This record gives sequence, C-alpha cells and structure tokens, in this order.
Amino acid sequence: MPALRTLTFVTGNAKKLEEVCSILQGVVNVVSHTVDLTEIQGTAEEVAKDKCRRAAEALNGPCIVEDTGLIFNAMGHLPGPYIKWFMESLGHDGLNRMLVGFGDKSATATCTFALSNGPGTEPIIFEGRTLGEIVQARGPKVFGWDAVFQPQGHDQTYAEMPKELKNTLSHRSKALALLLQYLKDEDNMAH
Ligand SMILES: O=c1nc[nH]c2c1ncn2[C@H]1C[C@H](O)[C@@H](COP(=O)(O)OP(=O)(O)OP(=O)(O)O)O1
Ligand SMILES: [Mg+2]
Repeated sequence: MPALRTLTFVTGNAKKLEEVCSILQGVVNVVSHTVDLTEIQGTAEEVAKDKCRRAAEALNGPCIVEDTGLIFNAMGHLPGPYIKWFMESLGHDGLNRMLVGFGDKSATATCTFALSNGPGTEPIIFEGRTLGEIVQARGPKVFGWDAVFQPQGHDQTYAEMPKELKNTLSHRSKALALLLQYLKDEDNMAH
C-alpha cells in the first residue's frame, strides 16, 4: 500500500484540528502547526488565501489553512468571516438576540480551505457550505457556535449530535471532500 500523503494544517484552533484529523483519518496524514495567523478583512476566500500565503511563508513549505464563517441569511454576508469576534463579544445568547428583529433565522456555515504548494504560489480554494438555523443554545458549549447552529433536516444542533454525524454533513467535511478530490485528480494526472 502506498504511504499516505502528508498535509500540514496550520491553525490556532484545537477543535478544528480534531475534526480535520478525524475526517481525514486513514486518508491523509495530518501534521499540525499552531500559529496564530493574522487575518485580513475581506471575503472568506480572500481571508483564507491571505492566511495561507502567510502560513506557507512562516513554514517555508506547502500547507493548508481554513477560515470558517457563519452567515446569517437575513444579514446578507454578515457576520461571515467575522463570526469569531461576534461570538467572543456576544456569546451564544447574543447571537440569537442579533436576529430578534428578523423573521428569517436561517444561517449558512461556511468552511473555506486554502492549499498552498509553498511560498510564492497562489493558494487554491475549496469551499463547503451547510444550511441551518440559529436556535437557543443546546448541547455542550465547547466549540464556537456549535450549540446555536442546527443543520437543516436535523433536530439536533451541531453540539448535540454525535461527532461522527457532524463530520458527515458539516461545512468542514464538504470542503475537505473537495480538497481530497483535487488531490486525487492531481495524483491521477501525475501517473
Ligand atoms: O465547526 C465549527 N462549529 C462551531 N464553531 C466553529 C466551527 N469552526 C470554527 N468555529 C468558530 C471558531 C471561531 O470562533 C470562528 C471561526 O474563525 P476562524 O478564524 O476560522 O478560526 P480560528 O481563529 O479559531 O482558528 P484559525 O487559527 O484556523 O484561524 O468560528
Ligand atoms: Mg482565525
């Protein structure tokens, strides 16, 4: 059996790393680097690409990074990539209160992976999205906004559902599926 391909995932978030490792288990060998990367303002794609360029320079080699967003559909593209700061300032209850004036409580979780082949190369983007709604917090409050996001067609929040279930339907797993397909196609072209 050929050795698994290794990818270096640069993130400051241990929970993201946990999910990425379990989704890629047996498929890709994940090595992690904990770097708190500077994040610019812009679209998810711009933020992820910029983060990836900085990570590739810091490591002086190939790597992947991702940027996660949560879009309140009633609010256009917001908070989107800025959800981290909204979450930190407002908490779970505050996120619900942001939507009090809106009938539409639907939200889109986005995960934008960027793959760099090394410094000076243009990162490649893979985006996964999962539609759901913002609900009162239910389940453990250990990972970001998991407790207030209930994916469409399910009666549990991300926080309540078993990890294995979240990992089959999440924004992150969909983005990783695209990344894996890309690597597979690239391998096929090389042979
Ligand atoms: O599946 C998730 N379920 C719930 N919450 C989540 C998820 N994934 C990220 N999150 C939180 C973490 C942070 O508050 C924000 C994304 O910000 P984001 O900049 O992408 O993450 P981060 O700064 O923690 O780590 P990194 O070093 O990879 O940039 O949403
Ligand atoms: Mg970040």
